Amino acid sequence: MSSDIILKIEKLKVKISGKEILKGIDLEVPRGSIFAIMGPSGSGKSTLLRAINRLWDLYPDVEVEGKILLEGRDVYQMDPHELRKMVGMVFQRPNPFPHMSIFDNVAIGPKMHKMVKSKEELERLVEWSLKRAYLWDEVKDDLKRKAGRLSGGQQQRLCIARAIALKPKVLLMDEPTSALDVVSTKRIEENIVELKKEFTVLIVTHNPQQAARISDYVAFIYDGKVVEVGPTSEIFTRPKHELTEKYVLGKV
Ligand SMILES: Nc1ncnc2c1ncn2[C@@H]1O[C@H](COP(=O)(O)OP(=O)(O)OP(=O)(O)O)[C@@H](O)[C@H]1O
Repeated sequence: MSSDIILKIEKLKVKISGKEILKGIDLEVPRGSIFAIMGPSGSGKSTLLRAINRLWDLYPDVEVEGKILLEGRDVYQMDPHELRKMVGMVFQRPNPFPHMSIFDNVAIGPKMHKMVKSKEELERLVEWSLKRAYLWDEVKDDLKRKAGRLSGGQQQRLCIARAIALKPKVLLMDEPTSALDVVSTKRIEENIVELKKEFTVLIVTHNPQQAARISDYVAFIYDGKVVEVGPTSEIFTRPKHELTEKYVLGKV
């Protein structure tokens, strides 16, 4: 496998209660890119993201078939604890631990994974993460404040800080701005673009404009299949499939 491909998905099928939701997905995600997965509601975008970090493991009625290789390693053969560290996830709705402090929300992961040896190292890592999530300036004077008291946009940036504190190989984002207003959305989009200097970002969006604004590559998913995948500029200016063209123009 080319070392420039950090994540490779082969013939991925997911069945939920016997119904095939993903019908054979093949994708290659280049390292250091923002890779958008776009498609209409119900096309299987979230199902795909959840298969990558094995969130379906605990659902007895969900079957996952095919291969997902992260840095060449089959994620389904990995220790789940190790996988949690390698793959960060940010969900649609901000989900910080509301009763924990801002500091502890970010610190808990590195502590659990024994990433730091001293209090000072932990403080540096928390600061580093909050700066990368563009939240540091707003919270640095009161890191003991409860996370639940932050605004929605701040909470989502805290969730980004919490995810990147583990220095994951890949950051999965499932419609991270869909619950936010325009200003918060813009901030988070700018943040995601900055993050690709250090991380590979796989972002699900049902908003083609968002994919066009921030991604380098895009896969258009429809009814559990990849209709088209390629550099974002090509998909938006010269789509090969009629369905992609319709979707990009907002007609699907
Ligand atoms: N836990 C579940 N149990 C049963 N069906 C599910 C479950 N999760 C997803 N599905 C079904 O799988 C299909 C794909 O859903 P998924 O959430 O992956 O789509 P999506 O493209 O992310 O949509 P949206 O943009 O609306 O979030 C839908 O038909 C949905 O009803």
